[in-house]
Amino acid sequence: MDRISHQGFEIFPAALDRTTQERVVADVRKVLEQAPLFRPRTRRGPMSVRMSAAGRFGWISDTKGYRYEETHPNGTAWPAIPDSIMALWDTYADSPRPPECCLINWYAEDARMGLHQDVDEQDYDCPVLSVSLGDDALFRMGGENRRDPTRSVWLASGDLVLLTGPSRRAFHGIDRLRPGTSTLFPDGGRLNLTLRVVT
Ligand SMILES: O=C(O)CCC(=O)C(=O)O
Ligand SMILES: [Fe+2]
Repeated sequence: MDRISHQGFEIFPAALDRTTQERVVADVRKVLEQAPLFRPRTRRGPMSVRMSAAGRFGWISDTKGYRYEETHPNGTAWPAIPDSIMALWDTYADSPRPPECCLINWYAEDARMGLHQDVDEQDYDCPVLSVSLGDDALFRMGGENRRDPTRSVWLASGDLVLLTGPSRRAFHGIDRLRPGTSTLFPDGGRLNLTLRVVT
């Protein structure tokens, strides 16, 4: 399979064919019936991305700060991670442990995610696997220091990114979407799933 590497970021272009993408989206819709999307808040105000999760843990951010929680803000346990998504971890993650969180990020066409590190997990020997579905997104990849040089790539529907080795704690973010580049969602937008071991 094709792969692009940048400072440890491993990108698998077009890893998921259309049928697999549709199956994953259908499974995510079922998760969202149990655990609806919500808009996390940070000290700087509401995020533009809406979120939910599956698995033992979900990532929460509110006025008390950010953390992993075993329940949705509505008080119920998170649904299990669907098998179609677990299968991607088994194929691509090369991890000693199974994922404990599938974070669900929904980007409307003007949403973005600022440059950040994924450092709320305890075991950095386990990678983060990210699945892109829907409209193209400009993904910025840096190093372990915020000021390190960055490089950007457009992620398309069906692409996977693995944050492993030197990229596990590297800065990354989504600068913008390119609306209208995918027909996976009739009204546009982008779904991103990130699978992580939390404990
Ligand atoms: O949307 C993406 O591709 C990246 C998401 C991300 O970095 C995160 O959820 O921590
Ligand atoms: Fe991240």
